[in-house]
Amino acid sequence: MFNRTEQDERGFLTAVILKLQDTLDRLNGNIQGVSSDVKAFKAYLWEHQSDMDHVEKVSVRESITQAALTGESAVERRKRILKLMDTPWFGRIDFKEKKAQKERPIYVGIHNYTDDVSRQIIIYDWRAPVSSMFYDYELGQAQYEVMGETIEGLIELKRQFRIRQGRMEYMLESSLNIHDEVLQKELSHTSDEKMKNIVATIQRDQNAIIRNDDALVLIIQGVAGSGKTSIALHRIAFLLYKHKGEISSNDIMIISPNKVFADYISNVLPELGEEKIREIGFEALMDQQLNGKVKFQSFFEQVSEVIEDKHPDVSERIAFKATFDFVNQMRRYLTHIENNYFEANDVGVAHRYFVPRAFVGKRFQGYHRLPLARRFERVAEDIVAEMRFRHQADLKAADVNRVKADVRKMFRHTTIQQLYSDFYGWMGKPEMFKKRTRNVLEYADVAPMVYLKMLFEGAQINTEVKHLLVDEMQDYTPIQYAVLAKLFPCKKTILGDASQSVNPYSSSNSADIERVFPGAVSMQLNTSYRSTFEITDFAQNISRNVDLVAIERHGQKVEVEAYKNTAAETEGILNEITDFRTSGDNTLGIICKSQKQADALYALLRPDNRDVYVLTSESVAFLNGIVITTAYLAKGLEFDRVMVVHVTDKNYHNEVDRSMLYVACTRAMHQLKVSYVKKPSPLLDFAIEK
Ligand SMILES: Nc1ncnc2c1ncn2[C@@H]1O[C@H](COP(=O)(O)OP(=O)(O)OP(=O)(O)O)[C@@H](O)[C@H]1O
Repeated sequence: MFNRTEQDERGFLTAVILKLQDTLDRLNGNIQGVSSDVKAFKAYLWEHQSDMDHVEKVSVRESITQAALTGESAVERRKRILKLMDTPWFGRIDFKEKKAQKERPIYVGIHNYTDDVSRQIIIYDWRAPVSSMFYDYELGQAQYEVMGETIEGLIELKRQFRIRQGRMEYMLESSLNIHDEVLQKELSHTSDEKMKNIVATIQRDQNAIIRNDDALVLIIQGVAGSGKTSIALHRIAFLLYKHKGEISSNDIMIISPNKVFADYISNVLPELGEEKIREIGFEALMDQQLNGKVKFQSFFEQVSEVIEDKHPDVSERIAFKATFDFVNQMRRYLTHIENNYFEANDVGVAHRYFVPRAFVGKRFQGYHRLPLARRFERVAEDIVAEMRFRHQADLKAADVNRVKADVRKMFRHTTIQQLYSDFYGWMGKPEMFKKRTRNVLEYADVAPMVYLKMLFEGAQINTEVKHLLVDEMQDYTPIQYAVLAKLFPCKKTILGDASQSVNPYSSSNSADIERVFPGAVSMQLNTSYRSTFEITDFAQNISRNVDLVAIERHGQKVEVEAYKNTAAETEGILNEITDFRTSGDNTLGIICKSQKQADALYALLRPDNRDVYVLTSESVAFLNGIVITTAYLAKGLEFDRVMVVHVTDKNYHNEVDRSMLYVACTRAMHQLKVSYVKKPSPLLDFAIEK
């Protein structure tokens, strides 16, 4: 057997690192050479420009471009080699194909590496077809697919390694529980400023999602901490590998809930050797669609309002616009507009050329496949053609414009805003549309208005984006999905958790989303990896998800602390901060219900604690240390330790609060404390002895 013992493996590691070093030296030489070539070409061009003819110049310029490209690809390869020198591989399987005489060892790492001399593959990229067996099988029968063919065989050996800076920290031989052991070690680490890659411990159900290349729309419903975001990013890395040359990271876009989250996840793809992908928030997207001309409330402001629970009519309006039926209503409204709001009239120019209303009406009907707004132009063109053809009319540009204006006037409403407000009158529910002062739209009206605009004028389809990722899918409504479907006709990965909605009046689950994307494939992730068993169990008591499986990683019991007054609770928070500073943990999240509370706590603590900071809707980065935040902004993030503060009966009592509390508690990886002053929230009843 190849490299039977741990000592053999260590020897092999050293040998491969030397090979990698050779490759690196060679690449450095090449890069240096290319850079000198480019300089020399440029100098030559500069000096001889006046004596050179056009053909010669083109030829030298081409040489420069070619050399630069060679240089770029060498620099790219150098980056990969450097990564491999740190961690060449993390797994090995020995696979004996059915037909083969002998097993072959397959070392799985972050990139492929082929021996420069023998041309033999030494390391297989984790995304290579053969590597999928490392994630899918233990010892025994196994198979993988390559180019539509199934290769069957036996896995005779399986090992996992932790190698850092070229040194092997440990090696584990496969037994049935091996995966768990390595996974446990990975999960018990302290958190990082940025999300990490998880290539070494991807689980089987996660692997199936990563490698699913067939679904046009893939919906991932996953419980809190099940790795949805990580898996979606690994899936992108997989697709970039599989479709190299057809799709690049520039073609991929993620709709992310906020800038902090975007920053938090921004390292995963570069860690996997891919470029960052483009990111945009839903609001910015809507603003583009409305050409920056319509003011609207942000999602953050909407959530804050719902949390404060001051205007019950607001939640009613939000809920009304969050159903699938609402999308259908709007489509019906468009048919109504089409049938009733266009009143064909006779058109005449210079009292001489007339086209009767019957002609106009017929042409209008004839273009029923076009969006309404585009029909006006076409009908006007037909009228002009009719006048020229039938009456040999000599029409000037001004006449043509008059005809266009006349046709436009046959349509009753002039602006999308008018049509949108009329929609509510048509439904017999004018109270469902209310503007804020200074003409600001409620957030719940933005996507419907954009959707109406798209139906009316036609959508500006984005053909540049070849794959769209939507994270926190539960926070988008059917009409928002209908907008996304029109804007991005590309493949999509949509992920989230119906239990983690920050606005239950407008949340969607995978079934709702499937209705917007018929034919979508839904996959589930039910194991929660982030938190200790104790934390997950606590959170389950707040909001139970029967599908959830908690990972067996144990930690401290969750503490629920009662305080007599606010000063005492603040004292408790300060003690926790002091303890955290010497604990070796990297992140402590202090989670409040509202931004107001978070700001107030920050104002109280910050003067004497310069290492405390607060997240706001304007924050753009996630930093290690002590962070005061809200459940809404902490969504998608994680902390080594979490304190959920002010969990009183006043603060947390309804279903919205339940969701918030659940999100807050599930941010904790290793330690969770919950505190309140005087009367606890009834949502904590299960944890408080009476
Ligand atoms: N297979 C795995 N191996 C190691 N760590 C994992 C694995 N799957 C998930 N994790 C870890 O679990 C944590 C949660 O992952 P992630 O944030 O992707 O989950 P999520 O489902 O998007 O969470 P949430 O919805 O609660 O925000 C991360 O620390 C991630 O590294």
